[in-house]
Amino acid sequence: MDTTDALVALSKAMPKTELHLHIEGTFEPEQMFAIAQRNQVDLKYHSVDALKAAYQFTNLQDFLDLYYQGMSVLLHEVDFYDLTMAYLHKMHSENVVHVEIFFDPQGHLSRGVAFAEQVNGIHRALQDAKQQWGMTFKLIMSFLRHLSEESAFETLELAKPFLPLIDGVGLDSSEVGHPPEKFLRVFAACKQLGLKVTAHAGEEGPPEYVWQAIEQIGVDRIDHGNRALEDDKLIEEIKKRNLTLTVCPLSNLKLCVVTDMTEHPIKKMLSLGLQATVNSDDPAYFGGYMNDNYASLIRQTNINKEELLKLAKNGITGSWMDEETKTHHLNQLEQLFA
Ligand code: HPA
Ligand SMILES: [Zn+2]
Repeated sequence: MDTTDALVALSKAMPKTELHLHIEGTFEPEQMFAIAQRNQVDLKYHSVDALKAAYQFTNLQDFLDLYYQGMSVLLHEVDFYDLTMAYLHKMHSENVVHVEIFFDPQGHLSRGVAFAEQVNGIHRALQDAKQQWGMTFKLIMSFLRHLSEESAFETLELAKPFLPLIDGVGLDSSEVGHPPEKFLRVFAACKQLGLKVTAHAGEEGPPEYVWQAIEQIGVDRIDHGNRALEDDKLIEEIKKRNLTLTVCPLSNLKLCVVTDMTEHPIKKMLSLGLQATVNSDDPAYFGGYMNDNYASLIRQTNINKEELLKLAKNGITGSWMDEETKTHHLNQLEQLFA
């Protein structure tokens, strides 16, 4: 086996975390059609192949248009359960030991699907995975940034009876034109409630949006963060605050955030001392789950064994799991890489 193949094998075997994953982005076309049929909902595309052929994106908005269409077949608690369970089965088979997943309540509330149907279905699957395999989890409710702050506040009100099931809040959807500062007050309210806070920033939006996420929102983590590399002071600030970046290589490629995987900046992030992690974002749409993201990086950016170990460790230290569990997984990693 040459070194690259050996590293890919190691990346498959190592215990992994997923810190940036939209559950609605795990909707595989086959399952989408099955649930559409079960719910008697019409999809715009008439076959799995026709739908897959549409997965050609030139930017984030191209993808989002399809993503919202796809999720429109989710109506009942069992749909959210089945979607989440299918994803968790895959992650278990890939040695993922801990997941922190986003869901987009407003993407479902707008279609008349109650908050309870969504959160109960997703959470029940997460609990079942924990019971069956010991896979730990956090659940993050994400606000849609193309909607108003008022709508985010309404969503927070609806979420209040379910806060014991929710660990954090995020900010996603169309980035440019919707800076973090638009949601200042609602994030402050979330923090008051004891929720962790993260935000997509610097995927397509400028470094200024990453500054706002850090200084105005006070995020615990940054989702993507690619464009932070354009600003040296910002890089220093992220390091000073020890903030983890949840980087998504195949997503970056599919949404043209990078033009080619050989140009992906994750190696540079590591060399600058940034806490980069590897994540899959919307794997059903972007052509790969956790192991595919690692394999793609290993094969095309020449990351070495030391860098691979650092990425895996960052995924553990940057997660919101308890300290004891972190230590356990870090020890496992050290042993595997020794
Ligand atoms: O990658 C993403 N960026 C912004 N919003 C999203 N919603 C799902 N995936 C994404
Ligand atoms: Zn995302």
